[in-house]
Amino acid sequence: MKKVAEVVELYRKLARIPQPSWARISKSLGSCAVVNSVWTYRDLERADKVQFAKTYCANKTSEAKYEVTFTSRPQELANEQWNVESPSGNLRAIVRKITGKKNEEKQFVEIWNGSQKLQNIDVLSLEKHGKIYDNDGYFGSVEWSHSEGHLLYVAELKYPKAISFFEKKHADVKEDETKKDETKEKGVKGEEYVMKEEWGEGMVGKHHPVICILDVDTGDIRILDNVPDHVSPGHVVWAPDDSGVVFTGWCHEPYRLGVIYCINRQSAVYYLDFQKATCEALTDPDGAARCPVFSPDDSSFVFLQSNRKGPHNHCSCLCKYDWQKKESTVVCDIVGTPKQNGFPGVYEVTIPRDCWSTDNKRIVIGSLWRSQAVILVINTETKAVIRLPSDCGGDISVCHVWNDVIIATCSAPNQPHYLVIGQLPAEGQEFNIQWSPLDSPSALFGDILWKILVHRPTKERIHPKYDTLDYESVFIKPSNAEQSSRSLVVFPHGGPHSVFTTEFMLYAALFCQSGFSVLMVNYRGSVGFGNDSVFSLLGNVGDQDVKDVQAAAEEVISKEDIDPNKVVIWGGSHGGFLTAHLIGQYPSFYKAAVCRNPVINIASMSGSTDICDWNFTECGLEFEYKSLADGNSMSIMWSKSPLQYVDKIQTPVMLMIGLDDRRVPPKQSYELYKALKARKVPVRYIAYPDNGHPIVKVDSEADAFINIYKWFTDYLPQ
Ligand SMILES: CSCC[C@H](NC(C)=O)C(=O)N[C@@H](C)C(=O)N[C@@H](CO)C(=O)O
Repeated sequence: MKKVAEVVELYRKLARIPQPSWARISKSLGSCAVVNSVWTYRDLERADKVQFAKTYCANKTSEAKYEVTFTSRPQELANEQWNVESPSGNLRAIVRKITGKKNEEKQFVEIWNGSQKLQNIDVLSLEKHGKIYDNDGYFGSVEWSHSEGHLLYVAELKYPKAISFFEKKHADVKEDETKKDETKEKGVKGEEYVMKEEWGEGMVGKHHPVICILDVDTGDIRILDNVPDHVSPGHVVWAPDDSGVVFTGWCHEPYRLGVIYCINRQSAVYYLDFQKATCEALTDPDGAARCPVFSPDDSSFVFLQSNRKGPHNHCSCLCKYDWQKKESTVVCDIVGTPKQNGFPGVYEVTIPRDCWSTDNKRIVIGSLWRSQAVILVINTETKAVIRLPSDCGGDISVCHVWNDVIIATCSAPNQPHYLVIGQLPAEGQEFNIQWSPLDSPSALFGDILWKILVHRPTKERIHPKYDTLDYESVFIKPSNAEQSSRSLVVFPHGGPHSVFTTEFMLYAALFCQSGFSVLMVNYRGSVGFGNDSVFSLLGNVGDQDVKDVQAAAEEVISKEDIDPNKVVIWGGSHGGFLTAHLIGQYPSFYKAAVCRNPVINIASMSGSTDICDWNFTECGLEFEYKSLADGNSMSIMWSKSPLQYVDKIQTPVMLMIGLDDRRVPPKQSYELYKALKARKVPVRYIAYPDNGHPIVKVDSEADAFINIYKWFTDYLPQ
């Protein structure tokens, strides 16, 4: 087993490995494909995620292969929130976040041509709107008009100035007048402390987004005011001929439920017509449609449609809306249980802005195929679905598609991320795509082996309704026995409707290089295996998922070179819920446990999480906005919660929380902490400031890993 000091140095080394966060083909046509990319790495010394830009020129050497003829040196990026190229490639819009002289946050909208800055607008000083939203995958949008004369973006609504009832300066403003427009300019009395609901975890400061349009020549900004009052707009794009805007509108009445990781929120695709000054829903206003992306010829757009209510994540329907006919068709329907390793359906929160082929027929999108992130080419006319091959056998995710050229990110559990370029083959030949790496990827970790394990529930664990379901794990281990400590980290994911894929993950690689094998379990209920798997878990959390993880762990211990006395477990969120269950239901099996932002008591959480619907749905209960966690509901929620087993727990537990977590309140962990302290079970509670649900602040994430490693090795037999 490596000493802690050695693992600290290993962490320092692996944390520097950069990951591409963005890559797009420049639309400035030329002899070669110019690819702009932004990479992010963890800078431990600066305790910050640092971004740098890299540009590649790639020449086609054959029908399908590319040769990189130029790579720029990494150029550190500062404060860019958005960087969007215009349709012609001649202009670029940048939204830059700057700290002002009085330490206030300023945002500049910059318009650049190929050689200079044409506009530099200090937008917040204009007091037209609040902060411009970042690229949060839901509301944030920055889009050039087809004419390149306007830029649309999403920002927070500008509220009237709140004034105190006791402020003398505006004593003349009467309470009943404060609602009138002319008075609003002066301010509104008594509003200083009124709560503004936000969109939950990861959406701090995001209460009521508005659509803004900048005239890039004059610098004038107008706010579109005919978006329905009950709707928060996002995924905003220009309508054909710049006749208006099309967007996803999330319903925020009667109150907001957290939206991140949740595709079951009431939402529809809307069209705001400038000429008619109307805003109409193009999809069912009571549904869960999102993310319109127009074809190059603007004849139609694709969008995703999910189940409103129900599980927070699941298989989505891919649909197409014909702009002329004003009608939608289903391109890829929801898949219940795929045929033997067949197409499991579409699993994606958003569709990339540029995803269409030049023939206006096919789209190239990311999705999940059991335990792997994949790229699908979907023909929106024939409905044919082709899975593209990965370049390294692990994950592949689409970054950008333009002019039938695809930029993608590849990685595997032993291969850090790298970019590839490929030419989309003709219809029906897509599987023959050839990928060309854009740069030499960080070295393959030859000392890490990985494989996907398939698990079949034993007879007594077969689901009564979904009786054909299997599930998987991603298993990684040190390649040579000398390096292996024969110890195993069991690692269930959160959600529960999420998934571990075969991508490169820092913590997993670190555990493996420190001598552990790691078992990442995609228990029934994970996404990527068909909707029946997701629905099989509803009402069975704390039982089916727990038994699936335990069975996978016992199977691996029996088949691999693992010492059964050297098994530890850790997980976050629902993964922390499972960790707490497993040490309670199998009290002598795990030598140490770590729970990160864990759900410990579903009943007590129902009143404080930003997604109270989750507590009802996962426990098999119906949820309506007016639902109350009454005695009966609380009793059912308690019966699924790990805290009920606390008297059985012997395993030392370390709890890690993000103090700003809005998803799983930190008090969840404190309930378990007190219960274990009172029962003299070794317990340690670590609280990270300035972290939300995912503990990803660079210094916190680093501290967390070393603490986890130390916690495990302190309790493992040497
Ligand atoms: C009421 S919180 C329920 C658990 C939570 N579910 C959702 C829909 O947020 C959950 O498990 N979330 C995971 C997606 C999650 O946050 N997992 C990560 C954090 O990034 C982790 O800590 O493993």
